Amino acid sequence: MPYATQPEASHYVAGAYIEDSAGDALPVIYPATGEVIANLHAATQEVIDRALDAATEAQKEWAKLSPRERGRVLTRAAQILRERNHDMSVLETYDTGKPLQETLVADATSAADALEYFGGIANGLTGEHIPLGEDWAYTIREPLGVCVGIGAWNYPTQIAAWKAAPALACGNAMVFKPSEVTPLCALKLAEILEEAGAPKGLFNVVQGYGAVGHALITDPRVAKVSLTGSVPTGRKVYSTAAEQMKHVTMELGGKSPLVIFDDADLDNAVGGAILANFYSSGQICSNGTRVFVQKGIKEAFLKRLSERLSQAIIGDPMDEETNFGPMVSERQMEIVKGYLAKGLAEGARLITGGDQVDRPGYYLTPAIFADVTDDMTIAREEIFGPVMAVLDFEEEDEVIARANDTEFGLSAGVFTRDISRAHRVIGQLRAGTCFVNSYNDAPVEMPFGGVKMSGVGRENAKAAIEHYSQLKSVYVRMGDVEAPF
Ligand SMILES: NC(=O)c1ccc[n+]([C@@H]2O[C@H](COP(=O)([O-])OP(=O)(O)OC[C@H]3O[C@@H](n4cnc5c(N)ncnc54)[C@H](O)[C@@H]3O)[C@@H](O)[C@H]2O)c1
Ligand SMILES: CCCCC=O
Repeated sequence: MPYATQPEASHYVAGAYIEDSAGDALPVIYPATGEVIANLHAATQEVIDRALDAATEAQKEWAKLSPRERGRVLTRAAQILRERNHDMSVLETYDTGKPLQETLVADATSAADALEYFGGIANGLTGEHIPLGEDWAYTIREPLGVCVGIGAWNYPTQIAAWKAAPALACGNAMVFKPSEVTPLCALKLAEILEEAGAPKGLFNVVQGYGAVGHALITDPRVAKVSLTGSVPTGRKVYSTAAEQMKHVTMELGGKSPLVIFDDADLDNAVGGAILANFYSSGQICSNGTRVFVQKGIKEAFLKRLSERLSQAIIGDPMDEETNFGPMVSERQMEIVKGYLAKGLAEGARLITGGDQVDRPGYYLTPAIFADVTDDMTIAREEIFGPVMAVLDFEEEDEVIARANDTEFGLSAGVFTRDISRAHRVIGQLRAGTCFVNSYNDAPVEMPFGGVKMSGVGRENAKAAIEHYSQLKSVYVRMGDVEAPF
């Protein structure tokens, strides 16, 4: 391996790498070859205790700093992360298999944006003054304490920073558990935060499977849990957190609609559908995997889409020409193959793709199904792979009702040249993060999150502050107290 993928140890706790080989084995596999590129261990209870103790201690000191001082640490971390973008991106490509062409621009960069954004607004996080005649009240914005972040495997650096940056800006500490599939990048973020001036123990990384996540969220030292993961995991984590009345943010899965009206610019709509289905080999939560195309342009849309798909460069993700990489794991590839088989069995028309590529690693070619109906499994369940389902529609009201007929509500998109229709339709789609004539843009200045089963709370933007802080209200009486007796 030309690049050092084996970290010094599995966990980063209280400012140092630590190991406990009694923990379950956690091998890291490079999805492009199937090779084991690092051997880690899941955290034992002793490691978890050390991380939570370190975070508890560090949080007390961190919260005493002025918000401006906290902000400066985050801003410095953003700068270091940008300087190391290339190395971080290579590591991320080893972790996830995503093409370097993508990781260079859409992961550590987004993490740096988050650190910079929350570093910048830290000193504006104030309470308010409430005049009440002679009396008055004020509010103080306080941190929650120790927050736990639990990550999915598709954007390991970004997910860690989207949680850490607002948490730390508000004066909290964090223990982060990356996905067991992609454990490497969060360790580097921990190193960078400390180099930028964060106290030891403020941001800790512990590795592990679901059991480690469970141990973290049931611990009374923890005030808040932010999960990025699937709906089934979200259900478990949310209900477990509720037992101790912990704060939660749930960033979960989706089956989002992308509605293309027949007046849309065809190439932009096709480009939007590609971004909504095949970036990161289709492994994006907000993907618009139900592509509703108005009947008038259906054939033209499918033709142009197939032409553009033939330009995908599938290959070595470290080659910057490659723009379509492997699935993250053999398991995920087998899940997607199962959905491809279901699509065919239930009568969808496979236009192209869905083949396993004859090379090592977990490669599937991008697949398009046409003539998909609302009741088919591939139109109802999140696949989390490169499988686009194209559904026909005729009328605006019809497509809105069908687009909303899902338990999910993460994202939605509309392509049309009629700007009134664009906003009218978006206004009726039940989704948390929407796009007009675009898809999957996620600037940190814009809140990100879902409704219905897709989640609770929001990441990014000022909205995230509400989920990492709480208000203390103070009533101040200026005169005498009038008691009844
Ligand atoms: N909304 C978003 O922002 C967003 C972003 C990325 C991915 N996702 C979703 O994530 C899913 C894919 O990721 P995944 O396969 O890693 O999801 P997953 O639900 O299998 O795992 C997510 C994380 O939860 C942990 N976990 C599992 N069981 C747990 C338990 N009982 N208690 C605590 N932690 C537990 C896992 O170890 C992992 O770190 C998809 O559904 C995707 O849509 C959502
Ligand atoms: C576009 C950002 C997506 C994060 C979820 O997978």
